[in-house]
Amino acid sequence: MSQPEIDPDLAFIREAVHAMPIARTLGVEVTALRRGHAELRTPIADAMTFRPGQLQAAAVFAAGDCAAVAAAGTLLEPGSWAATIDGTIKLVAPASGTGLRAVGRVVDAGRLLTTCAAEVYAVDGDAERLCATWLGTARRMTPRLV
Ligand SMILES: CC(C)(COP(=O)(O)OP(=O)(O)OC[C@H]1O[C@@H](n2cnc3c(N)ncnc32)[C@H](O)[C@@H]1OP(=O)(O)O)[C@@H](O)C(=O)NCCC(=O)NCCSC(=O)Cc1ccccc1
Repeated sequence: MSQPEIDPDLAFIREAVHAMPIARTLGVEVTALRRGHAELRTPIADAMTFRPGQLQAAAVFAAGDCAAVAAAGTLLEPGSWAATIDGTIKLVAPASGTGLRAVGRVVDAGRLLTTCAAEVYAVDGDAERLCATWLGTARRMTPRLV
C-alpha cells in the first residue's frame, strides 16, 4: 500500500513551516512528510535572485534548511520542536528553472542533537538537476515554563 505524502500525524509540521514568515516570503510549500523525511517546493521568485532566473545562495540555503530541519522534527515527541543550530551548503549547479525541490532526511537522531541533510534540486518543467546539498544540526527544543 502506498504511503500518503503527508503523514496525518505530522501535518502540524507542515502548518508550522507554512506559518513561518520567511517560508511565506519564499513561497515554501511542504509536499511530503513522513518519519525522517520531508520534501518541499519553492518557486524561483525574482525577489530572491542574484541575477534574472537564478536564486541567490541564501534562498537555496533556506530551502535546504527547511527541508532538513523539518525532517529532523518528524522524529521528535509531540510538544517539542527542532531549531537549526548550524548548517553548511555546497552549491553544485545554478538554482534556475521554475522552482526548487528540497528533500530532507535524518542522518542521525540523538536525544538532543539531530544531524540532518537535504538534497536540493533545480526543477525546470519535467527536468530536475541537483543544485545543492545541505548538511546541518538541529537541536530538540522543549517549552519553558518561564
Ligand atoms: C537553544 C540554543 C541552541 C542553546 O542550547 P544549549 O547550548 O543547550 O543552551 P541552554 O539550553 O542552556 O540555553 C541557552 C539559551 O538558549 C535559549 N533557549 C534555550 N531553550 C529555549 C527555549 N525552550 N525557548 C526559548 N529559548 C531557549 C535561551 O536564550 C537560553 O538562555 P537562558 O538560559 O534563558 O539564559 C541557543 O544557542 C539558541 O537558541 N540558538 C538559536 C537557534 C535558532 O534561532 N535557530 C534558528 C531558528 S529555528 C528554525 O529555523 C526552525 C526551523 C527551521 C526549518 C524548518 C522548521 C523549523
